Amino acid sequence: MLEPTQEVIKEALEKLGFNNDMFELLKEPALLLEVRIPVRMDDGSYKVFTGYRAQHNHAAGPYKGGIRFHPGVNPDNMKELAIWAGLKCGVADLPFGGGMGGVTCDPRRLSLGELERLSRGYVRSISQIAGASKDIPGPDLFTNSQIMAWMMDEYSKIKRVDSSGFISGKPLVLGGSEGREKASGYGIAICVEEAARKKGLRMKGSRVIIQGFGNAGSYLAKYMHDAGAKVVGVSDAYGALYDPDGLPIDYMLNRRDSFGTVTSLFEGTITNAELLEQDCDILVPAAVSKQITEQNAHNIKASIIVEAAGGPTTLEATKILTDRGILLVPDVLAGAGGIIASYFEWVQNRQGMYWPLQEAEEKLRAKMTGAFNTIYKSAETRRLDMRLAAYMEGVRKMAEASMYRGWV
Ligand SMILES: NC(=O)c1ccc[n+]([C@@H]2O[C@H](COP(=O)([O-])OP(=O)(O)OC[C@H]3O[C@@H](n4cnc5c(N)ncnc54)[C@H](O)[C@@H]3O)[C@@H](O)[C@H]2O)c1
Repeated sequence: MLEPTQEVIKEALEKLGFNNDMFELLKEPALLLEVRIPVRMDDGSYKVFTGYRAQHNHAAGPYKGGIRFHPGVNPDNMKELAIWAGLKCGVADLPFGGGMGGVTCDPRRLSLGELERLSRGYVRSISQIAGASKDIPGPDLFTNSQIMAWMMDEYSKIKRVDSSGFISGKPLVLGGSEGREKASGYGIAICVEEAARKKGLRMKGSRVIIQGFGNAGSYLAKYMHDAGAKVVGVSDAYGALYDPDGLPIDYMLNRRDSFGTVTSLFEGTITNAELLEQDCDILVPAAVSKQITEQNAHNIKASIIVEAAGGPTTLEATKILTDRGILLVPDVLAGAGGIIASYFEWVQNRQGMYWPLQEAEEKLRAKMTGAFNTIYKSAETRRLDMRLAAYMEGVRKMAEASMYRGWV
């Protein structure tokens, strides 16, 4: 599962002039902790959950990355997500290394009390390796600000000290940052705008297809709609909708369910595979991995693809798309908004001074556009695709820091 990511890391390190020892150091996380978490269930029985924390490389600063509560959490995806978090930190020039944690569970089947006990149990299990100067977790799939609050409280009890800087994504009254919840989606939207600008496309009237209508996809659909773009295609896990005249986004936003299901509201759906090949200017895969492959890459009509989901395009497809002149903004860049906002929260916790929403958004926009333009320019100058250029930026700092420390 790690192979495609490792392949690009290897190429990026070679292009930067590092030898194979550096690749050996960075190709896997430095640590993968697996823990067993006993939780008392509401009926009095006990259930033991399995949790993880992966830490990639901390040469440039403490680890930073989300906590996911999901049935699909396993050691392999924890490792991959920790590496991606590290790459995002490098891309955005943050003083962090990558981390990722999670518990294999279905939080939709847990009561609030069970969820709280699981959250606190997870923190007790990883508390030795976490902390504001060691490893700073944050929210991810199926975790939210309430879960972050329980975790921060548990950590504070264990350490007997105020620990707001231990975790990000907290409620505002506990040291959260303005704009944190929308930051991931906002970061993707900024990348769409920047990519459109490079291609000479105006947002107004541009035709956009978004695969997935969950948190990421629906936020983006609203943002694009408000910016005057025409959202012509949208999908969920059950099918897809396409209308060249534009879809009724406000209606869909009001009626989608909490899992991002929206196609059940309409008749005449098409498949997800068909949607990806429909006519449009901008395609945003915002659902699951491996959607654009060598099978369909030749048939994509968009001139811009922005990877909102993690790993939606295979490496073979990336090559085909690049050869066809399609601008592909990679996931480690487009998905960096959340980790940047988490960094801002950590900075404010350390300073004890909090920024208003406008300031937080301006700082996020500056970081995202800066990262986008650095990588775009590097790709152009070196004649690389943006994925390789982003990986070069992503590994540069951790590799240099590891070298200065004398690790390899
Ligand atoms: N939530 C965010 O702000 C955010 C930010 C950046 C990146 N992402 C990434 O975007 C992706 C989606 O995240 P989310 O938070 O929106 O998830 P979500 O669970 O809220 O929504 C997922 C959406 O994808 C659809 N979907 C599920 N399986 C599908 C399939 N096989 N084919 C097509 N559609 C399918 C679902 O029906 C739903 O509409 C993930 O890869 C995530 O890591 C999310």
